Amino acid sequence: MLLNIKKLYRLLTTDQRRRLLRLQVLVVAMAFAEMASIAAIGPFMAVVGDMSRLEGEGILGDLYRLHGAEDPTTFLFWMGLGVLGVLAVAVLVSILTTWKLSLYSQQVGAELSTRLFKHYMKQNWLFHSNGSSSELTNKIAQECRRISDNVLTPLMHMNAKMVMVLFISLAIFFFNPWVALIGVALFGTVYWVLYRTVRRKLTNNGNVISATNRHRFKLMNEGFGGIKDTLLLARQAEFNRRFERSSRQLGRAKGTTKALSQAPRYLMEFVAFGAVIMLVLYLLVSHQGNLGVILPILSVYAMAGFKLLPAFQQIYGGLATVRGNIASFDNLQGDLEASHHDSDGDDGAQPKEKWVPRDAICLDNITFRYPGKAEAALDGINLTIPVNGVVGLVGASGSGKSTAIDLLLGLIEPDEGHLKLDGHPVTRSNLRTWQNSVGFVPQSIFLADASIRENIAFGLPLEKIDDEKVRRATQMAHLDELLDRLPDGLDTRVGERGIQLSGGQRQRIGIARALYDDAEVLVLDEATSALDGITERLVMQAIHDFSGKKTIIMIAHRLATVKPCSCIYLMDSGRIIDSGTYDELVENNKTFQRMADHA
Ligand SMILES: Nc1ncnc2c1ncn2[C@@H]1O[C@H](COP(=O)(O)OP(=O)(O)OP(=O)(O)O)[C@@H](O)[C@H]1O
Repeated sequence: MLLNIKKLYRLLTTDQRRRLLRLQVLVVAMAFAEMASIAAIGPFMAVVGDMSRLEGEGILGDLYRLHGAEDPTTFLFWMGLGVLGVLAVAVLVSILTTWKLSLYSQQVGAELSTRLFKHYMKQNWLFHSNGSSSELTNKIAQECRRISDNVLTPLMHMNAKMVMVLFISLAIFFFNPWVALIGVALFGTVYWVLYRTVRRKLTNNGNVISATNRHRFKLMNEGFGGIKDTLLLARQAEFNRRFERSSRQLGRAKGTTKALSQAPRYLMEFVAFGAVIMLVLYLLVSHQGNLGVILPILSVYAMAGFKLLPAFQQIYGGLATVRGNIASFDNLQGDLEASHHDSDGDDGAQPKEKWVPRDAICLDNITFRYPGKAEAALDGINLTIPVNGVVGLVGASGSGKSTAIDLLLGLIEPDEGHLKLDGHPVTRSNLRTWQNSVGFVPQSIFLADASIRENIAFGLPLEKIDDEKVRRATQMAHLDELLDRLPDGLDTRVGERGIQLSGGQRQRIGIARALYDDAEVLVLDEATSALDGITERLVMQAIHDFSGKKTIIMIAHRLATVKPCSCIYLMDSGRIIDSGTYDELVENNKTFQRMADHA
């Protein structure tokens, strides 16, 4: 656990470390204030127990004479007020320190989740296509909160309480070394034994919490994401059962961890009472029952105990909570370390200019393998797309069409060969400018739970949306008719995943989105495969309207869709096996003929 805490510290930014260091000043101030409040009670109780002390030598007597009070009771009254003043200052310093500590841990937690979010947003398409979005959501939402609430917050408070325990114990040590040693040894040992006993259980609970959280997020994602299938296949009971089981395990693990961190308090109160009784008896015997001597000593110990006991409990509780939740850090450590090395600079610093090809877009002898796969998804393909032409990409399922498109879009990098525009290779440094001229319409359009306007200008806040661009995009995508029928027009909200819209309407919103930035090159990945004949014709009409004005590359299963293309490339097992117009391919290529026969 210590190792993990060290690693967590190393992940803090320089500013976070500096803030932590500054907090230590407050922590020490709090320990001093608490110590002063304990020390202040002693002289006061000494005078209460024996007023004649004011007449004698020593600081109290000097103060009494200096004060010039008429009688000892008035002096005692002022002394009481003074003690209260010291206590009030101690309380204020403690409130301030606790507040700052809580604020710090929550802010660091929030910064860690922002850092993770940015890190995942920065990852390439391969990372996202091979991972699970519910896993990422769980890490950012749940695991980061566990780190801030159940690791950082208890650590910060433990840190403060440990310094306080140390200072108060030292003070008592100078007052009476035996009482200090016995007290610290007694409470320290009992808490340590308790902690050692429950340690393994806490670690297990931590792992159970991580696993069940992950599982619950996955089930929510699958259940709601595939709600249509869930309803039709009547799988609700199955989802409910699995969710319930995970929730029950989560509840039990969280509850046990909380109970294990809090329950010993009552046992410790019992031990503390026992210790106080033993102390009273010891003092009575050693001072022959002289209350005047016993009272101030007892009140100092009582006050110290009053401060120390909750501090011990908080250190133990903190330790137990951290132990029960450090698994969340194990879960995030790799990603947090990677995000630590991310540069913050590229936020919003993307080039705005476009690299519009004038002549042709080429995939030049490209080979690509997905990580961990021996077989090449693209095996030395050559493909030329003339500017303002309409090119189709066809082939059996798994032949590499989507991979070729991802490469064209710059979402993945080739292992060999180049993507070239007018003969110039696209590299990491100029990729953004190429992507600025491309619009992509995927097979299934993701619709955010927002207005049609926001969905067309995807990802932009309302104030940054250019209404003129939206209007032009809706016109080109033949969305006007739909918008005229909707009472709120562009402001109509579409549900999550756009369930209130038909497939064709969704597809046209997707096309409008691709056109919002006036893309010169349009890439469509089976954009019409899910549509009925009439809707498909409408969508295709919208697309073919751009013929001669924009470069269009489309993947299609239905050969009718690619019939008007000036060139069709036929793919098989990651290779381009033929190309030509529809008629040429029907005439010359047997595979294409078979595909046309089955179309
Ligand atoms: N993210 C991925 N990780 C690993 N392998 C992948 C990944 N995506 C695709 N593949 C593999 O690469 C090959 C080509 O897949 P691709 O999706 O490009 O084919 P496709 O022609 O578009 O198929 P379909 O028409 O079914 O969409 C397939 O063997 C597939 O299993």
